Amino acid sequence: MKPSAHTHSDSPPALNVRDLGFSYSGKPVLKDVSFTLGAGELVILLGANGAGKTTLFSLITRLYDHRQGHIEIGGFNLRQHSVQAHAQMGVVFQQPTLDLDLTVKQNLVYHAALHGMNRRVARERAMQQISRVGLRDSLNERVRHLSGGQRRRVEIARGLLHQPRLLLLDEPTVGLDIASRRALVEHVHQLCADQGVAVLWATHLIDEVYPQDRVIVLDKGRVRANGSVSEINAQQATDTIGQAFDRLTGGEPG
Ligand SMILES: Nc1ncnc2c1ncn2[C@@H]1O[C@H](COP(=O)(O)OP(=O)(O)OP(=O)(O)O)[C@@H](O)[C@H]1O
Repeated sequence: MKPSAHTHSDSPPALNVRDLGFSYSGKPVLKDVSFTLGAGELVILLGANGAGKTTLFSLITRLYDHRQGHIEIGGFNLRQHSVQAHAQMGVVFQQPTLDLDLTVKQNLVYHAALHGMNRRVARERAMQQISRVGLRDSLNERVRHLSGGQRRRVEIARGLLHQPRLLLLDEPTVGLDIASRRALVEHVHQLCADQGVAVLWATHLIDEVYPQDRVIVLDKGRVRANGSVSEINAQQATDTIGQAFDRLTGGEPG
């Protein structure tokens, strides 16, 4: 099964979400959510606690099934072609999922095996990705001995092993100190530019937004704004994305 567009110059969006709705036991938490992420684009999904970010990620990762709306990853419809769609996607969940008693390398190679890579390819890719996140010297360290920021980098390296077009990051800086947070934000922007992977970064922290970023503001399950920082500021007649966020949502992001 091929994606809907075939040539490199005409590649399908990394992620296409259309009219998505979701309720928990009759309580609606996502309403008519639509947006697109182009190939290699970084988008910040900005919303306060409870806005619906994790629920949206749960639908994209198919932890929950969506009944209303459509999701396409790299041109593959998630409902009809879930295996192909998920092969295009890497995820870093809000809660860390590394095995603390295994080494960095063991964690990566184990994950690669789950994606069907042979050992040689798995080792090569593990080395490549771990070098990119600046942790080559820690390959044989047990994860337990790494800092929080280093563990997050290992998770990002792991999410990229199978060379996805799309990386989902759900509040990846939770629990990190200010310096590690800044380094991670910087790293992911660089990764997007260098590797051409599209990134959807969910956060409630305004200071993780760079002036050149595209931002989707999610509030009470609805998309309130979708555009560059300057476009959103112009629409809201504000000077900063923080002020625009307050205007759009009537409150602090947390
Ligand atoms: N399993 C669940 N059952 C019922 N309601 C839920 C469940 N998970 C989340 N909710 C509710 O759905 C809404 C959206 O929650 P969600 O976790 O998606 O938001 P979020 O933006 O990711 O927030 P946070 O940053 O706190 O994780 C909230 O009102 C939350 O209370």
